[in-house]
Amino acid sequence: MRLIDLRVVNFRNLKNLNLNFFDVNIFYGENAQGKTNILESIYFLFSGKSFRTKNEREIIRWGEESFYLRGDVNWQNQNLVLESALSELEKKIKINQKNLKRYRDMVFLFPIILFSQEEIENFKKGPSQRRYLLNRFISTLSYKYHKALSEYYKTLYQRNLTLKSGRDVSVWNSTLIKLGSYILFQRLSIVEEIKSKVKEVSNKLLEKNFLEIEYISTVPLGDSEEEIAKNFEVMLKAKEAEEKKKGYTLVGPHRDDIVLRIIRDDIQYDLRKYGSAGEKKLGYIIWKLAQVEILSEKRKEKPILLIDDLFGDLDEYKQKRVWDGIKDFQIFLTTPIKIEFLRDFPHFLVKNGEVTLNA
Ligand SMILES: Nc1ncnc2c1ncn2[C@@H]1O[C@H](COP(=O)(O)OP(=O)(O)OP(=O)(O)O)[C@@H](O)[C@H]1O
Repeated sequence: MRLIDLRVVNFRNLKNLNLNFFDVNIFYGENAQGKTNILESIYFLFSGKSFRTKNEREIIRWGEESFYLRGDVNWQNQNLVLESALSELEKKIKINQKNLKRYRDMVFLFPIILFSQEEIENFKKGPSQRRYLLNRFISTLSYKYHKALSEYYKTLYQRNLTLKSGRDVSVWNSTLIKLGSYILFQRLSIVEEIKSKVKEVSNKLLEKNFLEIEYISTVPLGDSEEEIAKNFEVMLKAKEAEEKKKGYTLVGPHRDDIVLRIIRDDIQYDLRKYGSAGEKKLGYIIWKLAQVEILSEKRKEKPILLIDDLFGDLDEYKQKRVWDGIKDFQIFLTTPIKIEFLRDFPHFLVKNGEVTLNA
């Protein structure tokens, strides 16, 4: 997949931009000039949402009534025109001038991988954010997973309502177990793949294994979906009385977590609790690079990488190693200062929402 050009109108501090892109696109400039806003606009164009806010109206340029994005995209050997517009009243997403109703499905159509400070913060926050990041990644790999997840959450919502009302929930159990065990099994197999890619990437980058990943489940796990389903049923029974008291569902993939551990001298430490700022960034980058590799192997479409101000935090040796792992993708990278070894690639200077090429 390739983004050929982008028109941006009234998106945050970006008033009116027309940009033509290359394989590598570096946006540099002082703080608060609009570099991340450009990545956010590209992310919105491909996913129909922001990675920074759920309140999408805050994206509309202050004092304006709407924003508009348009991009020419090369996708599965055809040219597509993607458009997004948001006003106080409505949101419209179009592909080749046809309205897209289920824009939530865009995550499956257009593979983009975001590396951002916000994601690192989200990873530190809590299990729900970590589950969200894992779910988002698996959804880009599998439409079936994406659908199952949305069905699971609908069932969960109904089951919780029933629990709160004190009525019998058994009517929801078989659907919850069926969808939940599918989700769990998919998560486990992808986490296994991420683990082995993480080992490869760590060894390439640091000549040693740096990161361990563990999926922590409220349902005892098993080697097959059927086994997980059985365990899920047993757990629901065991928690029946407590669930009635609490009024919500206590077991299932919606309560699980994922833990990243760094390995120092053969001992594992929880990255969130004991990692230095540099180790957290490196751990995050390795975790993402593993996903980039899995996504490119599994999908026909090469993902686009959006990298927000993460490069500068690594020493030059690691920057170059990371670069080797990503240089074959179309890249949009922001940095406050020019990175010496990338000086020959196109640079866009971002100043007060205006963008100048090779300034
Ligand atoms: N709806 C909006 N309308 C106009 N300006 C906005 C809006 N939302 C945010 N901004 C402005 O956009 C600017 C931030 O841009 P952005 O986050 O892209 O900065 P940046 O260049 O990535 O900076 P940094 O290097 O600090 O991350 C800020 O000045 C902010 O006030």
